[in-house]
Amino acid sequence: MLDKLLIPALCRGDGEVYLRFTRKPRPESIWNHAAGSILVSEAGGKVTGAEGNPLDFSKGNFVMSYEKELGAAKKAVSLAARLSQGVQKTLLQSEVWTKSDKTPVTAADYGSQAVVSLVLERELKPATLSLVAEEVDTRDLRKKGSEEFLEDITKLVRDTLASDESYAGSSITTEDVLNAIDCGKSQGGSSGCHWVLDPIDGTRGFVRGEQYAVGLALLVEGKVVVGVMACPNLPLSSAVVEKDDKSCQDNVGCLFFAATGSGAYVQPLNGNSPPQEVRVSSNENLEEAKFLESYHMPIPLHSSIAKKLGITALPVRIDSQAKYAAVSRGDAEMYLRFTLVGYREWIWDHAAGSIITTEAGGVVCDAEGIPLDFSKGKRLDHNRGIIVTTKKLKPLILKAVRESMEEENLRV
Ligand SMILES: Nc1ncnc2c1ncn2[C@@H]1O[C@H](COP(=O)(O)O)[C@@H](OP(=O)(O)O)[C@H]1O
Ligand SMILES: [Mg+2]
Ligand SMILES: [Mg+2]
Ligand SMILES: [Mg+2]
Repeated sequence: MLDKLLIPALCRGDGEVYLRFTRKPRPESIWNHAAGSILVSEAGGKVTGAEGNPLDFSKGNFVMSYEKELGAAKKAVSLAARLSQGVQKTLLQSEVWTKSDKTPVTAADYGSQAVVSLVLERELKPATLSLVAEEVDTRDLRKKGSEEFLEDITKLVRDTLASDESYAGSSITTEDVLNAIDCGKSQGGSSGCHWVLDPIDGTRGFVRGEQYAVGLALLVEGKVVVGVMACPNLPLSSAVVEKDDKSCQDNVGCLFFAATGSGAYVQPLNGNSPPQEVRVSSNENLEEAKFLESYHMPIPLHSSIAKKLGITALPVRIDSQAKYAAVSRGDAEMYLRFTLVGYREWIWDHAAGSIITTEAGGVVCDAEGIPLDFSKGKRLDHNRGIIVTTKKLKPLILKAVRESMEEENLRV
């Protein structure tokens, strides 16, 4: 009620400023702002979000969907991507460490996590940062013999932050870096706000010099509301390009982002080109459809599903959540992810990708057609399989999945 009185008061010149920052990040309903904002602007005033952009009333029920958080996330992810690009160019096999779960990790994984943690903390002050991130274990970095590696990571973080005007001159010690990485120990869950980070997703691809992503998402009350993903090696044209197409391979580096109810966008990672909205493919002809899967493990079930659907092309194998980005841009119609029985997925492997795809008009669900549930902690709680596709193709794909699983005696 107070708002409705305050806005006319402002347009009459009774006051000079009306600030509205909510305690928790949440989108604003258009009906709370539509009438007031035209009154103020027609009276010569200005109504903007925290970033100075005018309010956008064209996106359904909400305006200003997490503008401040989206701005901070884009800055954090872009800087982390800058760090990773430098490391990938000079990475030696001897610099790839193996974690206790036998998966690889590099200075870029730790450095990227430290950068995102530090940038979010600074940009979103005084809010307390809750971060659920992949690289939680700094014990190896604190061990005797790791001093040089830790010093390398600290230098990477320091140089990366110094490359941004707003952080030039800030001093970063090895302890700051360790603390920033340790900050990613939150457990997530169904209440409050949690950032979800995969500092380098697709480390295997990163090490091979191929595709990888930096994925960051915001969970509010168990739902993903913001997602930002940098894909430094992804062509600006399409993820599905011939290996010998030089012009596409040279023009790479994408930053995808989405906020709930506001659509999904892509812009070049380098330079100042404006974002462009992305939409999933409208192709319904499965014979011409393209489908994506992980690089590292051929899954026979994927081929039988594709065959049943009449997809003639071979699967395109790409590391990381870049597969979600590719579906969101219409580069491919389907991404299938049936892992080994018993493997439970981490939320950071899917959070950013899933909101980018759904905001682009796509669907992300399990083999039963149920949307993914990010509210159960660090692991996804879902039935077997993840299907990423368009709304039109979803029923056909679910039918093919069901039949293929029955034929192979697999249980959902
Ligand atoms: N055996 C396995 N089955 C399924 N996913 C696995 C896996 N081993 C690792 N992963 C996860 O799969 C992610 C990579 O996905 P993709 O295969 O699509 O590139 C890895 O992310 P990181 O590279 O961030 O560790 C890791 O979390
Ligand atoms: Mg990993
Ligand atoms: Mg990952
Ligand atoms: Mg990772």
